[in-house]
Amino acid sequence: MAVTKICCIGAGYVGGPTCSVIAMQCPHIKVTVVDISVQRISQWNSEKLPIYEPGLDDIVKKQRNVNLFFSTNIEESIQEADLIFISVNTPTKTFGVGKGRAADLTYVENCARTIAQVSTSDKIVVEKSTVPVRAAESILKILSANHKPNVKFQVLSNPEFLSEGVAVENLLNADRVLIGHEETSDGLWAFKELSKVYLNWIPESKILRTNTWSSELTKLAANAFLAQRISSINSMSVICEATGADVSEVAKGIGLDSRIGPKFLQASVGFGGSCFQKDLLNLVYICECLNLPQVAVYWQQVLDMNVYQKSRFSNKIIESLFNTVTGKKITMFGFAFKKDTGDTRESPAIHVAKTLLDEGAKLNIYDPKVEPEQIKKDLTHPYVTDNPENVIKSIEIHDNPYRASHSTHAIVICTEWDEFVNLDYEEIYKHMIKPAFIFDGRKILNHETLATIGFQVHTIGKR
Ligand SMILES: NC(=O)C1=CN([C@@H]2O[C@H](COP(=O)(O)OP(=O)(O)OC[C@H]3O[C@@H](n4cnc5c(N)ncnc54)[C@H](O)[C@@H]3O)[C@@H](O)[C@H]2O)C=CC1
Ligand SMILES: O=C(O)[C@H]1O[C@H](OP(=O)(O)OP(=O)(O)OC[C@H]2O[C@@H](n3ccc(=O)[nH]c3=O)[C@H](O)[C@@H]2O)[C@H](O)[C@@H](O)[C@@H]1O
Repeated sequence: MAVTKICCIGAGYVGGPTCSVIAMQCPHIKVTVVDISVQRISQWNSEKLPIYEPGLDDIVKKQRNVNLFFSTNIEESIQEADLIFISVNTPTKTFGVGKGRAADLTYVENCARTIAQVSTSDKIVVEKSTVPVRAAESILKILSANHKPNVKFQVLSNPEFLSEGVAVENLLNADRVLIGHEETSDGLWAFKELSKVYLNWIPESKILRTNTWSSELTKLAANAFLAQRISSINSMSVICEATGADVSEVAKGIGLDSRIGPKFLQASVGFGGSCFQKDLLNLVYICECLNLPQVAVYWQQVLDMNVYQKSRFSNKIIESLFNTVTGKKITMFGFAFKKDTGDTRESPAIHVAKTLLDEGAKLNIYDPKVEPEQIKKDLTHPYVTDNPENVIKSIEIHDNPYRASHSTHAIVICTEWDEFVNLDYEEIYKHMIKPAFIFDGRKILNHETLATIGFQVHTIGKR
């Protein structure tokens, strides 16, 4: 069998870009991305895609309705596919055993049940969602217990390592493609079939074959190591502020050691995004379930440091503004969790906004890609406030950074968008209330120039 039809369940930040790139690189394969969300599928079929990702619009426009399809007809798409990616969300559980820590596998399990119920031919089922170690075993058990006669399944683990904002680039030039399989001849066969898809553009040397459990754990480990680097450099930023050292200089100094390397050493307001926190919580929970408390505590500390960093930054804003922000107008530049995405999941900006709103501040928010409705939704969420009407009265969402900063006391940089670097800060300064403050949570601006203009500048990891 050669794979000619792929179904991807879950048209989100992973399913959409991944399948668009597969469709572009494999013109001989029909790729159908399905979702239970009618709205999301209709957005994928419209001019304005549901997610912003540089380079993605062009690929979708080129492949859509050629060999790339977005559909809500889940059953039909599963039935006709040889290979099925499960790319649904695996959020942190909000109820029951493991609440607040374990991964919620309801959506993955629902996919497995649907696949078992509707499949009338053999399928390779590929776990692309990030899952706890041994999740593939549960998927296989569900498939095996519910399938139609004479239908066989192979389950592979093929975690995704793309970063938002550079997803297309990451997918085209992946550092590695990891595929874990059952250690049987059928497992090896399934691995080869999936490899053949990737070999259309990924060199063979970059395809890494492991057993299923190593593959699942590698995904959690990779995110844990990346998050750990950020928490490590952020912990150094605290020492820098207390001593007069400069964290950028320290990061450069350690990053030049080829054993350490320069990436992921950017001290910041804290890491955000839908995965680092969720995957670390999941890892900590797995360690606890395996009765490995020392290991659990070790990884929990990466998360604790991130909470500390977000709080430190928010508190610094309040302290610097003479210990009160009540009634003061503060501009937030950036609301997304990083540049080049409109995604706000676990964005540190939400933490900063919540702290300032709790203290009675008024916020003018500008982000080039986040939809105003999303900002309102995030800031009126029950985790953020028990008084949503008051929040709506306290925020203004702007589509222009100059208007957003007009007549405000301070600017807080929460996202490292390139456009914030090149704004006319002299012009901005003229129209702000004095003393005018800038809190650079991303260390992207030229602080000396800003100070010369007259700004009171505060940043991370430097006095
Ligand atoms: N966002 C990212 O950059 C990365 C995410 N991941 C992992 O990939 C997985 C997906 O993440 P995202 O794409 O960000 O999630 P997402 O929330 O953007 O998309 C998931 C989609 O699955 C759909 N869905 C849920 N249950 C379904 C079902 N039974 N049938 C059909 N559709 C269903 C949802 O409606 C949603 O549109 C997660 O496990 C995540 O940890 C891995 C690498 C990168
Ligand atoms: O599993 C996932 O979801 C993905 O999680 C991260 O990707 P992503 O969250 O999209 O973005 P990152 O570039 O990792 O940034 C995460 C957060 O860390 C922050 N960050 C990053 C790097 C740095 O040096 N300092 C820093 O504060 C970013 O601003 C952002 O808030 C990983 O980088 C991907 O490999 C992984 O596939």
